[in-house]
Amino acid sequence: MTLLIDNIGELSTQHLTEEPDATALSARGDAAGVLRDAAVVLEGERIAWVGPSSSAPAADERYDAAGRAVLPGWVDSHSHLVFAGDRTAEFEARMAGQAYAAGGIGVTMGATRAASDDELRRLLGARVAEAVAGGTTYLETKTGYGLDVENEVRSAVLAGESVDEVTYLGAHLVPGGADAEEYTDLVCGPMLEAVLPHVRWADVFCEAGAFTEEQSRRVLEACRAAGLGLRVHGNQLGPGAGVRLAAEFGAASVDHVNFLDDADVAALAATWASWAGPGSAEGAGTVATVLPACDLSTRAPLAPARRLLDAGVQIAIASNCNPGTSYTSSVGFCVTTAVLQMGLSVQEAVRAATFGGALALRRHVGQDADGKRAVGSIAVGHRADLHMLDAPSATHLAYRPGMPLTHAVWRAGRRVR
Ligand SMILES: N=CN[C@@H](CCC(=O)O)C(=O)O
Ligand SMILES: [Zn+2]
Repeated sequence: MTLLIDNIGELSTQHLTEEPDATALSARGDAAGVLRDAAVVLEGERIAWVGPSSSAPAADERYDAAGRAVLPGWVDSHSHLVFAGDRTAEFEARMAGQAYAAGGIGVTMGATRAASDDELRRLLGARVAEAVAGGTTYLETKTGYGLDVENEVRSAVLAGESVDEVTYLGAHLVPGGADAEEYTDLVCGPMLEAVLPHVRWADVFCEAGAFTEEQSRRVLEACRAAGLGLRVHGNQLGPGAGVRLAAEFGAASVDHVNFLDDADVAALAATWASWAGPGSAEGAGTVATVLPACDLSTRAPLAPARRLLDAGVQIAIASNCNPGTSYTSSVGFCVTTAVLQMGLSVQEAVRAATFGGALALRRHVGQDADGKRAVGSIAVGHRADLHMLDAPSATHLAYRPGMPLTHAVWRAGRRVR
């Protein structure tokens, strides 16, 4: 089955490669990777054709975009969707002036452990549906509210039923009453071994009140030795070792990055020095993932996205949807905030929330070892993940903040909204 979507007013492909066709396409656009009066053909789960509407091939079915804008679906590279319970009271206290602290994770751990599999599955499914309704088509989520072997494995298995990428975050918090060193041994040993078949990534919350630099290093070493890709929660609550560790370990991403000094920015920039560019699987460095909704919800200084980009660091924008610091899966809201408050252009923010997320998950190029298609950009052979706006251009995301602009969504070629 093929589907032609034509009369696209603005197609933001986020795709710039050395392929002759793609180069010609972007040359016809008026900004990097942007085409006017464009069309796309979907064939099953893949994109089969991209080009001017006037020369689009015939297809089994046709959808008239009527001048609307189309972007790649959002790639949400950082979320914590497997949880039960509620932290409204903590949020209210924060809005009354209390600072965020890692300890709140323990409240969610208790509620999550107490929930049945079916209840967690239902909650997770509802959260994924909300995200997709807002244009998200590729999702990472983390464990990290189980914090014992049984519940970390359960979280990973449930996550794998609903999202595209699963990250092991046993190192989220030392559970109340546990000894930090002994718990770190568990995270690096039996817990890792049990969760390993169900995850692709490992993450560590390297921060005061969570895991020290030394403990984080142990977690990263053990998880790397086990063959997992690495991610780090770093420099969220204050200056610290997270960014440095992420760069040293070749992590795919370091997330939050609110408190950076010049050496942190330089360390991240250095990881990109030998990257061959967007079409290349080799040499990608550590993506700095900014989480604008979290920054607002914790009243933290906004992550320096502009400074990072200007220094040559690849950035991603993600929702960080979780009950403590960012209870929203709206990547659109994050993009809007990044434009209005972080000094990014619309195209920079859209790129960070699509191609940038894919880069942070190492899914920016296709046909990985495990056979997955590229996501986060619109090009032949990539996964057919499209987000159509009820607006003529992506600029409306920032120009009309808070408006429900998602008109239609295709996820792996299937219309899901
Ligand atoms: N900072 C660490 N983890 C989450 C918050 C988890 C929570 O408070 O429940 C985050 O990314 O913000
Ligand atoms: Zn997080």
